[in-house]
Amino acid sequence: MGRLVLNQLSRSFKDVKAVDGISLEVQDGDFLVLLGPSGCGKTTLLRMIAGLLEPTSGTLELDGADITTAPSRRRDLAMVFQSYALYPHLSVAKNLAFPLTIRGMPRKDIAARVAQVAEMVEIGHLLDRKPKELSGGQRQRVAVARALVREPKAFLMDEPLSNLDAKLRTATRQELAALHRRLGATFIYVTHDQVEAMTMATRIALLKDGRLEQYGTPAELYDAPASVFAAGFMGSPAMNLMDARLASSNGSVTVMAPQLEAVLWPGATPERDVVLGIRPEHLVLHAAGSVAAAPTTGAALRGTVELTENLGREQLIHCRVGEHRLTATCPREQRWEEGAAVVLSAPASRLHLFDRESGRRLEWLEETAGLPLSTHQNLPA
Ligand SMILES: Nc1ncnc2c1ncn2[C@@H]1O[C@H](COP(=O)(O)OP(=O)(O)OP(=O)(O)O)[C@@H](O)[C@H]1O
Repeated sequence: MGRLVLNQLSRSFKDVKAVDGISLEVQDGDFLVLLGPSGCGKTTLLRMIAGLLEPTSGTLELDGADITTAPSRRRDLAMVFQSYALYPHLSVAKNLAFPLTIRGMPRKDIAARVAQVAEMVEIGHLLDRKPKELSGGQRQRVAVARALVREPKAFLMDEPLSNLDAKLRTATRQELAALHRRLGATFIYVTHDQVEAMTMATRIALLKDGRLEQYGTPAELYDAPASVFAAGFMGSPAMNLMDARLASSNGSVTVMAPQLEAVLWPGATPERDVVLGIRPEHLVLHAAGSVAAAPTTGAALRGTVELTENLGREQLIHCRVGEHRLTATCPREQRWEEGAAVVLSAPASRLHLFDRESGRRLEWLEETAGLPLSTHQNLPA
């Protein structure tokens, strides 16, 4: 079991609120990624969970027991350090045996446990090797195995892939995700890399300035970002964001900005300032003049091609639209000359709207089309 409940957990350092009232539940078997930019409080939060740092306020529960002030060694949580934390002069088998030896476990029990764990993590064939004779991914597995021998309720990891090169990172990421599935254990993993979060997490806690910006599955964060910050943080190339105004026009709810017209649905709405978001993969390029300037539904943006970038599999087309620069992804077969006048279109269902003042997502349901848009409720105040 490894069900963890954080309740209004906070930690300050003098006047810096490193973690500010975070509440969330981690279910047994979840792969939780704590994600956010540098300084947002990820490591501070992980260290409080590990028992290496005391919270200023709030509580922490593990499988129903309050562990807020429990010392680290009593928490049944294993911190998995980066690969260099393995003892270089000891074989893999001795590295695994070490935590059990210092606990005074009888030798034959140690041997049995090491063999059992080595089989679970598929490193049985590596037991006689020294860490320097292993690949990065294998070292990572040994580090997890060494934590596993103690039968922890959850594994905690702080940027474990940060010192690996790009290729090894990808391979090790896949290994970790597979290992998590095989073990079915709870993983809590810190990273600022949204690709790691998207590919490995079952749940992502996106942090900003010590607060929880959004908590959900990778698909939820990508498909329905709760704020302008979440929209800009998830996805590469990033979501296009531009200031616009929600208004009613000719019996329809529309979004207006210079060089932009977007029709959402028939009806009327109170006017408000919004931020419009469109992911690059949802923009389709047309030669200006080849499509109607005003769409019946969806968005149309008039602009000029500024730069094209060949990514190998596809290309990025950067366009100037009024004062904004928008990016669209498109197949490489399409030829777009720099300076060409274009219309970028996107269906209404692919448009994200955020309240300009609060930065929060505006939600609507198809069946309430025509009613005023309301602010997304899932975001903590
Ligand atoms: N021991 C400390 N003393 C004072 N301030 C601290 C201490 N530890 C962290 N902080 C501050 O708390 C905030 C959160 O730091 P933390 O290390 O948790 O962020 P992070 O999201 O893990 O960043 P990074 O990705 O750069 O590691 C930062 O403003 C940091 O400067």
